[in-house]
Amino acid sequence: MTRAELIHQIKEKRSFLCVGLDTDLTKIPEHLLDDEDPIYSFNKAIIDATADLCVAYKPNIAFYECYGLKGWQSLQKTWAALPKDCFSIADAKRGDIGNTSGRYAMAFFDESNSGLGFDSITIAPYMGKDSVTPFLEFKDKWAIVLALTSNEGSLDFQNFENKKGLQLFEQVIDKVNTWGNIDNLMYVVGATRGEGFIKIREHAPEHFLLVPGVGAQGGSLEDVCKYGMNKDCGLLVNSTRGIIYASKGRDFAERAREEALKLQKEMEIELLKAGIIS
Ligand SMILES: O=c1ccn([C@@H]2O[C@H](COP(=O)(O)O)[C@@H](O)[C@H]2O)c(=O)[nH]1
Repeated sequence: MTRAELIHQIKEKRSFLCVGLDTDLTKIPEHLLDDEDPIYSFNKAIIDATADLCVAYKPNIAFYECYGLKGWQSLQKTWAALPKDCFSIADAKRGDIGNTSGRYAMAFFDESNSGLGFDSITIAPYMGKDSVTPFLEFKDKWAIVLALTSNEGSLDFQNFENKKGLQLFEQVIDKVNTWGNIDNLMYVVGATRGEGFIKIREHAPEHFLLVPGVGAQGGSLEDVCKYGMNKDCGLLVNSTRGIIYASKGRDFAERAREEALKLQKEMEIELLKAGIIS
């Protein structure tokens, strides 16, 4: 998906919601466990219930690869079931020497080889340029690079300052910006980082940001928009557990829709406030 198409979807759906698909067999409704592929049954119901309210879906690959071959099959079926107007994110946090990163890119981007054709993949940038650039060689595909993450441990390294007073996440963005552009690079910034978005926008004013941490992790959507929104919106805000596990009963898909709708309504207000939609 191109940047223009993504912005168009945000305006059409009046939403910049990304629904996370971290599907855990211990958390899904029991009545699904007898299905042939419970993970897929759950995901399909969540997708059908939320497709008009969100612009992106983000399966976290750990929740699939932990089940081996069956998990990869559930992931493939899930990817194939994603609506074509939604941006797809493989939250895989890959990155290795160039030769290996090239294979990771094939695995997640090249449908003819792997059966998976995600629009984007999350990347850990620690190994540097040759670990990231193989993901940038695919047309209309995106590398979403970790910058300032939502978790507690993020500040173990990400705020280390260099002699010029620049924190590590700022240096990462400055460097990674030289390898790609606003049409193929995004950054991950946690919703829990509040005013941290001000610094992020100093280094990446136009890039889209993938923002996890709203919902179960307690991040504030209002703060994310206040400090992180740009003229094109520039945000994909993810919520996973807060949506997909709203109920463990037979009403799980309806309850997921209700939670997604609440976020979509808040997002619509933010888009109106910013003059991005009218
Ligand atoms: O900084 C980061 C980067 C990735 N994640 C991932 O996003 C979702 C969040 O799920 P919630 O249930 O909404 O908390 C999950 O897949 C994480 O691995 C993140 O949380 N923070």
